[in-house]
Amino acid sequence: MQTKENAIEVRHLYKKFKVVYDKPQTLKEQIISFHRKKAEYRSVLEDICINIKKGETVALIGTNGSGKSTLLKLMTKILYPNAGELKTYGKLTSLLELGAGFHPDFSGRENIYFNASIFGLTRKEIDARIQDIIDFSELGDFIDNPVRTYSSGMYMRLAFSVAINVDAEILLIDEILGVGDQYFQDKCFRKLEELRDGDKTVVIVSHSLDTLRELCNRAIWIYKGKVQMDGEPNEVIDAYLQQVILDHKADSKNQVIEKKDKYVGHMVIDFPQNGAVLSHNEKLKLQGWELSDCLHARLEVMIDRQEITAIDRIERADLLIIYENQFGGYATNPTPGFHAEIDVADLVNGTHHISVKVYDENEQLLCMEERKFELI
Ligand SMILES: Nc1ncnc2c1ncn2[C@@H]1O[C@H](COP(=O)(O)OP(=O)(O)OP(=O)(O)O)[C@@H](O)[C@H]1O
Repeated sequence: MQTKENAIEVRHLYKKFKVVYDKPQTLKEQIISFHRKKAEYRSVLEDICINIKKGETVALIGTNGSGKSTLLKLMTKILYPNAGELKTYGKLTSLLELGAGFHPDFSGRENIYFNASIFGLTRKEIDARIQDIIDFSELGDFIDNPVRTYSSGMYMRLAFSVAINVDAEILLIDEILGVGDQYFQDKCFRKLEELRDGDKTVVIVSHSLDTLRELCNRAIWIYKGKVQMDGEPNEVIDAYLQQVILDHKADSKNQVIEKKDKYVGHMVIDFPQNGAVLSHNEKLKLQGWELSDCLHARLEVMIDRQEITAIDRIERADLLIIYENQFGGYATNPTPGFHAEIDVADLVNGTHHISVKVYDENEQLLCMEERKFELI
């Protein structure tokens, strides 16, 4: 049922794409492909339900391949859903693929007429505003050159200028905020702010999250084909970023489990300091930590040639936070710290060596540190 203020209504929308395999080259591949079941489909959007009200400026966010552009294309009717309904109310224009809709051999000026007339503007109406469009695009004399000679930035400037001048009530924009030079980006941003503050409905797909925080009054996060969150942009973007970190960790971990053969590690002995002096009736306190991207790393502590096995492992939440970027999901060891109180009563007076080494699961040395101490 149409609600009067809705500009876009998406009801139980499903979209899937056929998975295309390379053509079989060899007889073996032909036989395998012959036996393959019917065409396979990949589901991109599942049961999407969204109402976008007139006048809203909405960000669509999500990781690469999450279906944001697909949803915009469905709104534009470049694509059609496999199930569900999508309705738009009002004149709609979209900036999707750069320069789509431009004829490469026509000049910029001819393309303005061509494009604007598609949006229902009469020749007279276009005449009245063509100078505004050209001025906004800043193409100057280039406006009379064929658009095939334009750079991608010039294409974008022309496309944006046309799109904001065809009296559309709904503007769909895909990743335009990152194209073109900074000056033009700022200009687009200010224009979009104007549109937001007017009564236009704008839907923007972008990875420029800070811009979206400033520009939009609503954000919708698409995750694994579904609407994961819909609401105030800062809240939605923060939750999205949190999930990106978690997913990155899980990916990294899988990579380690699956096929990693070269590891990196880091290890620090906090104390004793080099040259520490102690007597026979004292215990030698050893403390430090090690982190690596190897799931089954082994710590080895030696005093001279004697291995010390009574080592306590301790939690170091601070390290997992500090080294998150470096080790991401690899640093799965919840107890990267180590601690021991070592009896030195049986050692002779003089200089002794402590060495701490970390080995990966292939017994390759990942990192090591050494200390000397004096026993008196
Ligand atoms: N015409 C198509 N045929 C087959 N698969 C497609 C088609 N269009 C998109 N896809 C697939 O659908 C998924 C979603 O693509 P889409 O471009 O909508 O993602 P996106 O969220 O916009 O990603 P990005 O942030 O990288 O632009 C991707 O896996 C993509 O490969």
